[in-house]
Amino acid sequence: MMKKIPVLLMGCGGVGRYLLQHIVSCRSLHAKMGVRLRVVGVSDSKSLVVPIDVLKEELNDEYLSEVCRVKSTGSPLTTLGGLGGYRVVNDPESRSETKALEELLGKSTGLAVVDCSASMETIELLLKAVDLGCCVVLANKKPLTSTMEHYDKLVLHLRRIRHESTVGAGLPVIASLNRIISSGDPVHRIVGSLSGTLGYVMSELEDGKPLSQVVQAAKTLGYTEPDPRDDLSGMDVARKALILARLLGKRLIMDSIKIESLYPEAMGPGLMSVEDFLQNGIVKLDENIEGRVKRASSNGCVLRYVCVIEGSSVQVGIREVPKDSPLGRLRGSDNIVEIYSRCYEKQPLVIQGAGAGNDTTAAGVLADIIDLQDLFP
Ligand SMILES: NC(=O)C1=CN([C@@H]2O[C@H](COP(=O)(O)OP(=O)(O)OC[C@H]3O[C@@H](n4cnc5c(N)ncnc54)[C@H](OP(=O)(O)O)[C@@H]3O)[C@@H](O)[C@H]2O)C=CC1
Ligand SMILES: N[C@@H](CC=O)C(=O)O
Repeated sequence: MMKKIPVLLMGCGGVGRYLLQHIVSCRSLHAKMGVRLRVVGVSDSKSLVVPIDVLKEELNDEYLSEVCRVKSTGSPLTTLGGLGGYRVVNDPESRSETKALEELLGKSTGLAVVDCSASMETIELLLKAVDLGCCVVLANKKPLTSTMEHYDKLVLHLRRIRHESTVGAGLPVIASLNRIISSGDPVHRIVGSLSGTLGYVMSELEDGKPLSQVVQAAKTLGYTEPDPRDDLSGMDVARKALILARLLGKRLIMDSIKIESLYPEAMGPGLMSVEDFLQNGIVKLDENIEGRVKRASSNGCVLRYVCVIEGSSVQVGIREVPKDSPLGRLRGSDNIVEIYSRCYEKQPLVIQGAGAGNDTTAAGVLADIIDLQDLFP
């Protein structure tokens, strides 16, 4: 008997598209595992595509490939039009349509609502999904770093939420931490380099390249957030740190985190467009960071954007670390997380590897969905 997991995907950018491609290319593997993923809806910022009869139909693989093709050209989902058997629902109706889909499937077949957007606007739909008994899988960190009230509601049914890709992309950071927590081993310190973008940027700066050039390259490689200032401000790392801290039971909010930004407030999102920042703003930062890299080098050190969680303190910012240290040896988009607990007191548990990229992130999301299979008929 084949288990069927209906999937509603919110967000069809770099990560979302890779996820759809992985779902299609893993069909035979999943069949051997006795599970089938039925994609019953895909949304972007403006619309939702769904089969006319979601209980019986799904978006077939040919259509999913077409969705990926259209979105990779930068076009909205509306361009697809309503091909035979499918409907495109535009804003604002797409939100009520999403809720109706959650209601219908949440109570019958079950539904995995997968958030691969980078938006705050999905929170309402996710909370509704949780209320209706749906499962939730997140690559998007924003819902988990909203208010404590939102956080508590999202994680109310721990078995029904998965968010491995929110920290370290496909790396098993959340899973490892959950295992330590559930064994009663108290975690007292987490130190890490949690940004693929900033890891890549820092190691490329060491090779003498200018900041403006390497940030653009990180964006092209799919490491950055849609607005790279989300990475350069330290906000993306702060979100990951907050997710880890909350997992440890710390009732913290974003304002409690000390965050160092790589750009001045005058270049912030409210005052400059992304395009203007990348074309004209960031070059003004090249000289200063080059000086910092050289000073660190003269001390036998390199710069790393480091996150430290200890007690009730969470800090993220640039640190000079010895070249010949685990953090100093980190290259490219790799992340490293060191977890210190009673069992891992002197020798921390270390998780290291590719910490960003659409492919590896989508793989983490797919593994999360498959991990929920026991909850589906
Ligand atoms: N790339 C990486 O290495 C990693 C990414 N992540 C997380 O994955 C998420 C996606 O990243 P990425 O794919 O690079 O981002 P993209 O900007 O490429 O894609 C975001 C997608 O979300 C859509 N979207 C925006 N608002 C909404 C909404 N309200 N409802 C539904 N869809 C919406 C966008 O629509 P439209 O196309 O219309 O703009 C777009 O399709 C982010 O939250 C990121 O932090 C996590 C770990 C690693
Ligand atoms: N922009 C993020 C993507 C993963 O969370 C990063 O650079 O680490």
